[in-house]
Order: sequence, then C-alpha cells, then structure tokens
Amino acid sequence: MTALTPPPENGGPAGPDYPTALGAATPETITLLGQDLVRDVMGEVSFGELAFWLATQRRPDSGEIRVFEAVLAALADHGFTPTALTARLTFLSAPDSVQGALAAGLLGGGSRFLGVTEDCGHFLHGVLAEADEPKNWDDEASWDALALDAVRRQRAAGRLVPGLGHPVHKRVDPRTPRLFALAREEGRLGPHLRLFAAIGRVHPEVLGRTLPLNGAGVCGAALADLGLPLELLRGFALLARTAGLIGQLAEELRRPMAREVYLSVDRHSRAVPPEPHDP
Ligand SMILES: CC(C)(COP(=O)(O)OP(=O)(O)OC[C@H]1O[C@@H](n2cnc3c(N)ncnc32)[C@H](O)[C@@H]1OP(=O)(O)O)[C@@H](O)C(=O)NCCC(=O)NCCSC(=O)C[C@@](O)(CC(=O)O)C(=O)O
Repeated sequence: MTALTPPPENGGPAGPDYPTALGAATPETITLLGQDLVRDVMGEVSFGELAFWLATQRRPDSGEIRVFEAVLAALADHGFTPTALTARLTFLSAPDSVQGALAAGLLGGGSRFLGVTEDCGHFLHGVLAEADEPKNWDDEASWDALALDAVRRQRAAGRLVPGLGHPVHKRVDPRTPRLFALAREEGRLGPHLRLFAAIGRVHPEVLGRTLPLNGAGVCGAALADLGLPLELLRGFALLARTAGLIGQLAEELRRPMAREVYLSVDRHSRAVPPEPHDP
C-alpha cells in the first residue's frame, strides 16, 4: 500500500509521494535542479548548459558546455535533408500544425541519418566495454588495433559502421576535424573520440575504400565522452535539429518550396500495372 504523505508545499491533496529534482512549483516559486528558476536560471544559464544539466543533474563546466554546444550547432541543420523536407511537406499540408511538422521531421532521425549520433555512441561504447585492457593508451597503434578488430567484426556481420560515410561530404565532413579540435582544446578527447579517430585511420584496410567520419558520428562520440546517457544521445541530436527545423519552417513561410516539390513529384507520376508482392 502506498504511504500517504501530508499535503505538499504546492497545496495539492495528501497522496502518494513523487520526488523530482526537475521542475517543482509552489503558488509563488518554481524550483529546477535545486535552483530558483527565476533568480538563478533565467538570464543566468545558457540553454545548452541547462539542457546538459537537465540530462545529467550535474552542472557542466565551461569546457563541457563548449563541446556540448558545438555538438548542438553541428547537428542543427544540414540543408534539404530528409528531416527538413519532411517537416516542410507536412507544414504544406497542415500549416495549422507547427508541432506536426516538427514532429514529422524529427521522426526521421534514424539509423541512416541523424539518429546515428546515438548508434555511433553505442557502437563505440560497446567496443570499449568488450576490450579488457585499460582504455587510456597514448599510442595510436593500440587504438588502431582495437578499431581494426571492431570494423572487421562489423563487416563480417554484414553491418555498416555507424559514423562512416556521408551523402555530400565524400572526403571530409568539415564538422569532424573541428569537433576533434574543440574537444582536444577543452581536455575532452576521451576514449570514444579516440576510438572513432582510429576507425577513421584503419577502415580502408577492411572496407577497401576511404569514407569520411561523419558529423553525426563524431557528435555521438563527443557526447559519450562527455558522459551523457547513451540511451538519450538521439535526444540531443533531435534537440539540435528542432532548432534547425524551426528555421526551415520559418524559411518555408518566407520562401516556400514544399509545394514545388510536391507538384514536381505528383505531376511527373505515371501509372504502371501492379507488381504483385513475391515473398
Ligand atoms: C551516410 C550513408 C547513408 C551515405 O550513403 P551513400 O550511399 O551516399 O554512400 P556511398 O558513399 O555511396 O557508399 C559507397 C560504398 O561504401 C559503402 N558504405 C557506405 N557507408 C558505409 C559504412 N558506414 N560502413 C561500411 N560501408 C559503407 C556503401 O555500402 C557503398 O558500397 P557499395 O554499395 O559496395 O558501393 C552511408 O554511408 C551510411 O549508411 N552510413 C552509416 C550510417 C551513418 O553514419 N549515417 C550518418 C550520415 S550523416 C548524418 O546523419 C548527418 C546528416 O546527414 C543528418 C541529416 O540531416 O539527415 C547531416 O549531415 O547533418
């Protein structure tokens, strides 16, 4: 049986107890993360810092904020990606539903685009967890050996390596070296980023081609090195992309293109006989 507690400070009835370190309100105050929201947070804490703080319930230092906000900037927008096009097309059909357009765009953050931030963080973390030696090597050779084995196993399982390849940046994704440099400057070049860099060096030996380390992947490695919960890494990519999608919708209002995309496909469609499913 649930123990009943006295009426809480917010004036609600006595009942079950639901402790939270997140937002809690009384008729006069709002407490967030142990802070007075109005006095200590509003106008005092950047949104990026708050997002980190909310996810970890610990206040990040300035280096962590810089790397985290660089990740958010990196993933905010990358042009007419599937997420952006989906949001614009949904907005064309439901201009009364900004939330629908944003949600539709965000739903596309998956294993091919954008959601790879989390997939890559998980992949790197799994490789590190399986390696029984300490993961604080200074020499590249040890990282390269670990990476080589990981890429080989991924290849043997017929799986793509998350964080490798890009539809536009065929040689270098410019976000990647910048994030490595920022993490190094801030003393945040941890095992996930080191392993990711090693994958960049060794994968041609296994795959027989050189692919770029992409922005979504390096962001996942950086977020994992910051100690953010692996299960939530897609959430940070989506947080960043939400800002980008708001920009896409704002531009759609000023300079629409979704109607043209729709008409271009619709007016070029052609009826063909059905092709029965052959299981
Ligand atoms: C990204 C892409 C679909 C590109 O495809 P593409 O078809 O253009 O790749 P190609 O270069 O033609 O591949 C040539 C040959 O290499 C093989 N090959 C390719 N990748 C390989 C790999 N990882 N492991 C082994 N083999 C590989 C491939 O199988 C082919 O082999 P073959 O058929 O024999 O010729 C592909 O790499 C891929 O799935 N990567 C893994 C998932 C990943 O990391 N996604 C993140 C993408 S970034 C992102 O999410 C950020 C965002 O985009 C977000 C947004 O906003 O949406 C933004 O920028 O912000």
